Amino acid sequence: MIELDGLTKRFGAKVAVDRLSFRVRPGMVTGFLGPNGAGKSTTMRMMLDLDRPTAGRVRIDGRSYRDLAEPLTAIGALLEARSVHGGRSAYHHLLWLAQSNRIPTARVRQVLDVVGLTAVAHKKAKGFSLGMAQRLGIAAALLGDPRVLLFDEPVNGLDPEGIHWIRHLMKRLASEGRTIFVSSHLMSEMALTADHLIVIGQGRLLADTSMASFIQENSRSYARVRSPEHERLTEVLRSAGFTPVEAGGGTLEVDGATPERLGELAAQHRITLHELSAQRASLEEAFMRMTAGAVEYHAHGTAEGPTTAPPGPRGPRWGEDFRRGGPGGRTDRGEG
Ligand SMILES: Nc1ncnc2c1ncn2[C@@H]1O[C@H](COP(=O)(O)OP(=O)(O)OP(=O)(O)O)[C@@H](O)[C@H]1O
Repeated sequence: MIELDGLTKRFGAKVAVDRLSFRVRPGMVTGFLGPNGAGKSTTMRMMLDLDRPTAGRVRIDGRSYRDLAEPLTAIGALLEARSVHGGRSAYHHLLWLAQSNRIPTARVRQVLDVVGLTAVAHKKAKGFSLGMAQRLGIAAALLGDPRVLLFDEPVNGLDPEGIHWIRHLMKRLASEGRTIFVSSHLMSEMALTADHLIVIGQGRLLADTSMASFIQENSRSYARVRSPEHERLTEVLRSAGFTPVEAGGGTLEVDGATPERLGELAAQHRITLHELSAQRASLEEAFMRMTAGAVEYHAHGTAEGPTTAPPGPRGPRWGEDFRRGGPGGRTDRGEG
């Protein structure tokens, strides 16, 4: 378990991390999300005592990092994959780390095997691709068989097979009862990997909730329906109080409608349907909607169009709603 209590970091006038309090629990993968500059890396650095908090504290399984005699056996981390001495081989890089934390030498071969680097164990790290460097960083994180693991952008530079491998590795480590805390900008990957999410914006907690609730609470739900009797269906939907929107290819999107209701309406009017499905937005859409007001670096009107969040549910913007709840933000755990 990782516990943050009022964790704050200022760099001069800049508040990078602002009174963060949350718990990262064992037995699941917890994703750490936030727009660029939100304070994710600074938070992770403070968890590892690489940055000193201005205020507040971090506990790793009940202890502060400084009280850990052999830290690699309590918490493993992948922060900067390239922070390896280029002249050292993968084997020797791991060997000195093992010796510095009184970890048996035999463990070096084991972790090289786990990450698939045995064949290049004696090659110098400076010749490694980014993907190989990521794997070496993961080997270092696993070296002390720690109960807590932090991964900052672990799939950076990995090919699809590597991404698949790290996803399953993280899930396996979590199923062994370990605490897994991972940041990534790849939303589709995060959606497949994390069970729980911590979301921050401008250093503050925006959400501490399960993946399913996060998507449900931050996305619009609607139904898609398609019929060869397009005009008649549109009319029936309108007279039932819905506002169908053309979605191309003869498909209609109907906000706030369930497939059950639309199916019954169509049956009542003996309208044939070729498609009827419930739709939910992706994690990416939910994330963009929630953090729309907390993005520090906006691109305006790129070739792909403006980088605003997709149209949201009616009412106040979700990020604003959460921030109005105060620095503790919103939580479904009754804490934070
Ligand atoms: N050593 C430093 N000195 C001054 N400002 C810093 C320092 N480190 C980070 N910051 C600032 O603190 C804020 C948080 O940065 P941080 O790198 O933690 O964000 P992040 O969420 O990890 O961003 P990204 O997703 O882009 O990696 C940013 O505004 C950054 O410019």
